[in-house]
Amino acid sequence: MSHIPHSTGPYTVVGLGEALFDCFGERAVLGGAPVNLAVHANQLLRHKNCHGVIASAIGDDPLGERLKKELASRRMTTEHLAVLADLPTGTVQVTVDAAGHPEYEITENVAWDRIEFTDSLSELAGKCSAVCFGTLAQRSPTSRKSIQQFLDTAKHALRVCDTNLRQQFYSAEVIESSLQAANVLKLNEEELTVIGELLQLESRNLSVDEQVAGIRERFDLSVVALTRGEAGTVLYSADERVEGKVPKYPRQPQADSVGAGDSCCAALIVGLLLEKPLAEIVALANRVGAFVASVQGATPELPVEILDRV
Ligand SMILES: Nc1ncnc2c1ncn2[C@@H]1O[C@H](COP(=O)(O)OP(=O)(O)O)[C@@H](O)[C@H]1O
Ligand SMILES: O=C(O)C(=O)C[C@H](O)[C@H](O)COP(=O)(O)O
Repeated sequence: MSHIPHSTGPYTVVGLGEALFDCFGERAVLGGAPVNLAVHANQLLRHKNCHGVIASAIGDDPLGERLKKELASRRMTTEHLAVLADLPTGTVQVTVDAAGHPEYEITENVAWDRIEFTDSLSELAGKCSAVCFGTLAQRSPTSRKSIQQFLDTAKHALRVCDTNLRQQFYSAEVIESSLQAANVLKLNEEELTVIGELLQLESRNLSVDEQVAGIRERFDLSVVALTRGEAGTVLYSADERVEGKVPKYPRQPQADSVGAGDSCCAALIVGLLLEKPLAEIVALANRVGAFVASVQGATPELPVEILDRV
């Protein structure tokens, strides 16, 4: 595939952006798309000399302490989590409908709104194999600038934009610059429509496949992943369109689909780094996403049955 950098490992997969807790009423669980992504990449590549790393900022508070402990308990480094004295650790109120679909209310002015592009982040950008970022953490000018500097420095790496459009925290400008900086894109069908409208792409009478092809060509993307909940993921490259069967996992009580998209994106990154064929990558992405959607929370331990497929 054009533009997908060849690498033999070791692999460092960076989740860049928001680190937070998803709050279901009083119950707070580890979250933030970049955290979920890094945790899943770390699990999936556990035998391949790989590290999932989160680059973000937290507050000097009990939630920040807990976030560090949770990452450490998964044997992940916390060295790229800046601790800020004057802003709290991020939180999101999540409400889940009867089908397990989440709605998010994201707290403003929190630590991840002030991610600085430090020397240590610059060094990480220079050596990482892949970085995944979205639009949410770019809602503040400071974090937006740092994310863009990171991407400029990580020109050799797989640069994956997981769109994650949330509330009012995105704009045509941020979407445009993010897609320009990326070589891989992940989005869902709703986001496809919004992006088409905001970037004024021609979509009248176009099929979903044609709309995706339009975005892929305009931004010279190697791969686009379209996620479709239980209908599964479709991967598009210049010469392939690949989808697969979506496995069924028994839905646990209190299951929610929070994190399904991030875990699916982690599988995509892992598959691309290991240079697997797209058909194998989509099968893994569907399996991981379906499993995460069948349980509560975004970062469950993945079963060995899945890990052994990597
Ligand atoms: N209910 C489900 N049953 C089976 N697979 C699912 C389900 N929800 C999600 N998945 C899998 O996870 C992927 C990502 O989920 P989705 O909710 O579409 O993510 P997002 O909207 O965050 O991108 C889907 O494309 C699919 O492969
Ligand atoms: O960071 C954000 O954007 C959040 O709102 C916090 C959530 O933990 C993730 O967004 C879940 O992401 P999905 O995998 O798309 O369900």
